[in-house]
Amino acid sequence: MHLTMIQSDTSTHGDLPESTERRTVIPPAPEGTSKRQWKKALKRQYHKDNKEEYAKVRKMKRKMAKINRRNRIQEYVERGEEIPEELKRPPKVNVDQKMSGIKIILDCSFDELMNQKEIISLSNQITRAYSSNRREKYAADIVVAPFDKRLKKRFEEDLTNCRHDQWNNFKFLPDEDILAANSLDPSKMIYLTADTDEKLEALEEGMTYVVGGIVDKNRHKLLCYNKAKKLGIPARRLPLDEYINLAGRRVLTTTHVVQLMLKYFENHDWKEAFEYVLPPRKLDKLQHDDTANDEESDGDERGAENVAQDGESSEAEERDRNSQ
Ligand SMILES: C[S@@+](CC[C@H](N)C(=O)[O-])C[C@H]1O[C@@H](n2cnc3c(N)ncnc32)[C@H](O)[C@@H]1O
Repeated sequence: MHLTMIQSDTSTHGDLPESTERRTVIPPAPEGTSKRQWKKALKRQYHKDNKEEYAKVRKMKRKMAKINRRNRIQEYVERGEEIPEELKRPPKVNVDQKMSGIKIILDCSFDELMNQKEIISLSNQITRAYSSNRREKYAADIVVAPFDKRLKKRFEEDLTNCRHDQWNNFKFLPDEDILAANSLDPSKMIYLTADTDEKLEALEEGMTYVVGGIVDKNRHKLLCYNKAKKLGIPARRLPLDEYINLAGRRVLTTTHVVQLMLKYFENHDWKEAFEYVLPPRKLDKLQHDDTANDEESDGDERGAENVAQDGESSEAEERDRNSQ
């Protein structure tokens, strides 16, 4: 697939530096491919072809953000004022971290129910879950399974910097659906879902909690509930309404659910965990906008590429943290 590029006369096109700004002449779509599909395929190809340029821009942005942050901190120091919380950064690795004693399975068997953008969003969420699992006071053994199809391709082709195969306390299991393989004891498992009235009272050591690894803007209602039922695994919802006033839907993102579980172990306190993890717009008592949906905040298509194992924390991570 080849794209013809024409130098653009504008200088405000996207994120690429001026030297690479181009206007695209779209070649005709092959027979049997809709214009929309063809445009999407070309866009993907364009991103692939310009991967290095994008990486340079991201690196530059991170560098600028770092300089800005340092300058702002310096201003506070010079004025002898307290540095605000949002400028402080928690250490990337928590040396005092303890294991929570729970296992979390991210059930990623829903590849065909997501579009490419949602697969990208899911991969970003997984990298954020990994960051939290390194940083928080308590960590869990996390398994991503089945790790195959487009999710695997995304990590192996686009997110090579992440070195996901070397992540601590994080396993990517190929091919098989470990839940369906019956290799686990269902009496020691709970499938988390917003689609049940039965609430989860507490998290317990020795248990395995399954979280749906899917970004679907809740198109597929009851998906995980039905899967749990089929597998004979008890389904439970998080006790959100029992502890907080929530604006919008009760369906949280996969990352937020993982983060909540990790935070819970600090004081076995759901309220504290919800208030720490959920973004303020979800907690706003006055805002009852039914369109407020966590998933919409996960559209950053490039965030995960910045989660290099020992590199700077990504902008997406920073944004995520700052919005919490
Ligand atoms: C974006 S949701 C997926 C929604 C999907 N339609 C489903 O059927 O679950 C991602 C996952 O986070 C977990 N989750 C989200 N909100 C939850 C809640 N309120 N209580 C328990 N688990 C929740 C579930 O495991 C869910 O599958």
